[in-house]
Amino acid sequence: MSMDIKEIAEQYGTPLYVYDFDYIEERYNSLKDAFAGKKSLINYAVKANSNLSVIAHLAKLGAGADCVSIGEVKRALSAGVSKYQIIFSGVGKRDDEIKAALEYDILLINLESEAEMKRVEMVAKALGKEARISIRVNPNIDPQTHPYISTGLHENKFGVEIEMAKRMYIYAKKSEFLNPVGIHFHIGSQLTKLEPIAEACGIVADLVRSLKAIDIDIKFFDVGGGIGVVYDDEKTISPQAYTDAIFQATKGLDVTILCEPGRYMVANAGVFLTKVLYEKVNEDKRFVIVDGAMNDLIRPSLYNAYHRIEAVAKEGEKTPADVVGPVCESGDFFGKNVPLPALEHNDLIAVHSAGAYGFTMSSNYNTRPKPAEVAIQGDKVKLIRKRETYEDQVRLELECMEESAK
Ligand SMILES: Cc1ncc(COP(=O)(O)O)c(C=O)c1O
Ligand SMILES: N[C@@H](CCCC[NH3+])C(=O)O
Repeated sequence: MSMDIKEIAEQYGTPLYVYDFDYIEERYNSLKDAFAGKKSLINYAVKANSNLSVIAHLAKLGAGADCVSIGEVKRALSAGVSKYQIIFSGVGKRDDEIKAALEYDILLINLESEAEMKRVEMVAKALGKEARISIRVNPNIDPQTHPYISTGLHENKFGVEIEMAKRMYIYAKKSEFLNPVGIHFHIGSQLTKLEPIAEACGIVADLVRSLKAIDIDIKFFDVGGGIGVVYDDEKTISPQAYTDAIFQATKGLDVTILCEPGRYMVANAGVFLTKVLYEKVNEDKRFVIVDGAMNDLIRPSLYNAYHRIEAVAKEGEKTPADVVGPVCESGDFFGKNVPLPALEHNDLIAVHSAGAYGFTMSSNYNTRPKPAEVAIQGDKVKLIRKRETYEDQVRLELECMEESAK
């Protein structure tokens, strides 16, 4: 790299997201290699990091896209993902989104309820098209992850039970406007144990076999996303162990395996850079107040998620500090009791593993502009999203205010 992290922070300002594109490429290739010799498609889960340059980088490597809104579908298309490598999931698709997905002719619309199936059929009929669909099965398996990011239990809103899925396939097979070609499950995110995935694969593969027996031929077997990454010192799933479990469960089935990794591709490619504004001590509590905040990276506040935090190029004896932002919430923190050396105004702090669900979950709370995003590739450093301005934030309100004041 031609510039070090401090120079990047100087040039582009803070708070700032920096992504290592070479690392993303390595991650993509490691998973692709683990699928070697099998029909497979890696559909990057765009929600993890939907910057157009990130999607385009993965698309160039051959990745497809897993999308959960028509906005994400549009991002994937503008970033160069082939329409036949795009799938559209989500529990609540609107008619206009279904219509657009059908008009774009993407690979699959993934259904999450019987009511939604009827809606897709109706929209397809109105367009005189046949919708290629898959059905998201909820295998009722505990993925052993954070309850907010667990999705494969019946108590979660996602997918349909096995018996309902069967009924839906039978209905879809008879419909002139539905073509049931895929099956899907996704039991949760940040999965560090293989067993729940292997078990879900087995349950869903059995369903595929029983559908085949009634002449419903599933071509796409989608195992969702969820591969966990190392934030701290967790042991997680290796790509080969992951694909071996999938191959084992789907033995004898002539299917293309789809998977939808998000976090796996980008979490550890990203670092969030923020500068120290002030230090203060209340009673015995040390606070390091930085220029980034929960609106930029909400995972610690929302899930109490751990992100490794370090002071860049700063030595000295370390004492525990809460690293907090300027937002008006006690929940506005990046880390608690983080061992940090003595710090001064403008010292740089790096919050690691911030490439997934960082920028995409950011907001303008407290009228804070969204941070800029930068990519490092080989010896190049490039700006991939400009820092938002105050004008960007009020653009959609200003005219309305002036109009309504008349
Ligand atoms: C349907 C679906 N696919 C893929 C993903 C991506 O998950 P992850 O980032 O854990 O790989 C998610 C998010 O959990 C999801 O809901
Ligand atoms: N946004 C969550 C994960 C949810 C995954 C989307 N289904 C996170 O930051 O960990």
